[in-house]
Amino acid sequence: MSQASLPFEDVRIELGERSYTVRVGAQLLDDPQTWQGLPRAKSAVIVTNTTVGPLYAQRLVDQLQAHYAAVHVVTLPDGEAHKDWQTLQLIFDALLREECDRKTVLFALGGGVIGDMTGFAAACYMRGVPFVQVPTTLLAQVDSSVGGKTAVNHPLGKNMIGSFYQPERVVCDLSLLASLPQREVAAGLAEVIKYGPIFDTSFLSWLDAHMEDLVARDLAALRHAVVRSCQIKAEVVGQDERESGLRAILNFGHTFGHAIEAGMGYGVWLHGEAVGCGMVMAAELSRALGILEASDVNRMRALIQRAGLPVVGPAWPAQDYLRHMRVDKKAENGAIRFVVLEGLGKAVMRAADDETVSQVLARTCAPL
Ligand SMILES: NC(=O)c1ccc[n+]([C@@H]2O[C@H](COP(=O)([O-])OP(=O)(O)OC[C@H]3O[C@@H](n4cnc5c(N)ncnc54)[C@H](O)[C@@H]3O)[C@@H](O)[C@H]2O)c1
Ligand SMILES: O=C(O)C(=O)C[C@@H](O)[C@H](O)[C@H](O)COP(=O)(O)O
Ligand SMILES: [Zn+2]
Repeated sequence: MSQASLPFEDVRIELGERSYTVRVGAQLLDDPQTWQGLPRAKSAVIVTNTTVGPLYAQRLVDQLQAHYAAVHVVTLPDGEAHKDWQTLQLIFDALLREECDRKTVLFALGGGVIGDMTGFAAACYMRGVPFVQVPTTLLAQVDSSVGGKTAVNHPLGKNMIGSFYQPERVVCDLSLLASLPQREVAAGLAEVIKYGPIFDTSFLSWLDAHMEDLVARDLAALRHAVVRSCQIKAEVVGQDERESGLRAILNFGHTFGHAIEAGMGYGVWLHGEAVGCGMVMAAELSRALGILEASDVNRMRALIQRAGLPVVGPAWPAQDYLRHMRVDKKAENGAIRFVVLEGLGKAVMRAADDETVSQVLARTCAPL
């Protein structure tokens, strides 16, 4: 399908007065219609990084100049290793230097790292200014730009300092994914795959049938994957915005995955790679707990592999994994709580003893 003939679709995130729309389509960035009805203000600030800025920032500036008297661009260093306090401070430095007020609108132009940090800066600056998500990675379009989790990392744990803060709108321009390295496409597919086993077995079957189309970035397939992912996330977040219960299912694969990211050093494994491998581990744990069939674990492992993701974890002693996982945000009274599968399509929370987890790690990690 040509880009011009691909109509956009809107997904609504229903959160009362914090509701907003996710628009998914091709060639949205240069379309003035995309930017109608933005919050009014004297100035806008685009937060981006050294990779995405040179590719797309001027095109966004050109659109926003029709709406704001001043449009500034803040360019951060690229990479998960920079998702920290020091880099966050660069955003505040620029906002104050440009005399931004509490109506100034921030635009996050980049992947999940830029989105999470811009959202957190927006939540904090003058105790809250509006922000818009313009996600430029597949991962950010299907997951991180939606739902209002914002954060920076701590050396001892992923996303440990942050807030819940919803954007004004999300603009997912599929055309921007053309410049994404293939490794980043695979990373995004990890979060797409996640929605099948936790929520929607029909979507899982669709992914089984269309994985090669997604890897090849077929636009119609990508649009369906982004729209369905955002619909599922909208359904979950709409019921449990601040993760008091249901929302934890979106963390499937993340307890193991975050341990890999922090343990390897942020950026060595991409977030999506760690989640892909973490989902294999969580599926194996589900089997060890007697609530998932071996054939379902194998089906998931095969799909994750077809996306181009790793399915074997780093060769660490189980104690190293357990140490990282004890600081997981879902832990309660020192006990790690895992998202596991009670059959495909239904995710539940379960504690597991260290011995069972160690056996699962022995089966799913490279030999020591
Ligand atoms: N808030 C949430 O709900 C949520 C959900 C999932 C992930 N996350 C977070 O998102 C982060 C991962 O996001 P990510 O995978 O987008 O990584 P990322 O933001 O680091 O982007 C990946 C790489 O692609 C580059 N890039 C981005 N867009 C590009 C484009 N169009 N063309 C070429 N290069 C491009 C970036 O500069 C970067 O080098 C992690 O920090 C993770 O914790 C948050
Ligand atoms: O939106 C959510 O809720 C998620 O858990 C989505 C995850 O993909 C994402 O990586 C999130 O940032 C992890 O959240 P955390 O609370 O474990 O840091
Ligand atoms: Zn994630």
